[in-house]
Amino acid sequence: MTALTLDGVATATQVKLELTERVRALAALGIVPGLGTLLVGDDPGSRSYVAGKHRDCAEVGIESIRVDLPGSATSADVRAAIADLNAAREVTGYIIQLPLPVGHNENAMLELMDPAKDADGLHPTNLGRLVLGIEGELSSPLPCTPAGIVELLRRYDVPIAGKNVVVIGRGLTVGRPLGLLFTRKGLDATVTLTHSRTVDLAAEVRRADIVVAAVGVPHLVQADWIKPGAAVLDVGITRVENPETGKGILTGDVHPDVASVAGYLSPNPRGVGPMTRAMLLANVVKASERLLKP
Ligand SMILES: Nc1nc2c(c(=O)[nH]1)N[C@@H](CN(C=O)c1ccc(C(=O)N[C@@H](CCC(=O)O)C(=O)O)cc1)CN2
Repeated sequence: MTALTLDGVATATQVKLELTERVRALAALGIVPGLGTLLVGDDPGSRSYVAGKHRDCAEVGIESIRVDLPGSATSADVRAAIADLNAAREVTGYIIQLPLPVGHNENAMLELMDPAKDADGLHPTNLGRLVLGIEGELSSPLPCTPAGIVELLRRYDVPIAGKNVVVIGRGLTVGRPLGLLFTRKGLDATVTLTHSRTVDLAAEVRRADIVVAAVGVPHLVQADWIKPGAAVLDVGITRVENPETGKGILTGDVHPDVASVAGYLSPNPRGVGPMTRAMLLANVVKASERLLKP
């Protein structure tokens, strides 16, 4: 058996087509969504993710506004940039690219954002609304990677309700909010959120119908950990140097042999990453559509 590929590129392309229509409908009403990005420092990965976000916006017709601060920026500089983004009329939603360079308090910065402009769903108010289970088509934004994972599973008709989900990793952008999302009414999964102090990770994963690996440990998840037919989502990504060529290869958290046991497998790259990007656009569009609600 070979797992069915959960193709993030094809699915994200479809989502972006649907969003393009919604952006056109907003434009006809005189509403132009605008995504702001705040990047601090010159980490090459973060630079490339931010550049991708601006390309995605152009593709669906969303305006985008870029604020880049040097690595030498002080926390006062970052706070001032956040205040400007909160005030900017053309910015209908924005993100702070994470991680911030060492020395900045990420939680404190996220808390300074206007929650109505939080395009990442990471402001405490929006995470709190996720905890409270406040729902509805135009409800507050969901963190992009968790939303992308659920959307990918939905579009491939992978059953979620009543299933055992094991999430590996409890980080702010993926594991922690994903556990909350999967246990929401309507999704109704049973979630085990594992982390570095989990005693027997392999045993936890063996019970899972859906496995999400988001730790950045190359090939951590082995084929003999996987229940036959399970859905496996590979989120963590690490650049590993090929000793022969000296070139970096992007390597996921899931061993390639898992494909021979799983029922569904998201590749990495080209799986969850493109869905993360598409969900950011969806959050921006939804925020503008919310303005039309009485
Ligand atoms: N403010 C945020 N910061 C970060 C988030 C986030 O959702 N909000 N998530 C990640 C980075 N990220 C978006 O910001 C992101 C990561 C990966 C991809 C992606 O499409 N990856 C490609 C491969 C990319 C490559 O070639 O290096 C793939 O999976 O195919 C998109 C977005 C941390 N920070």
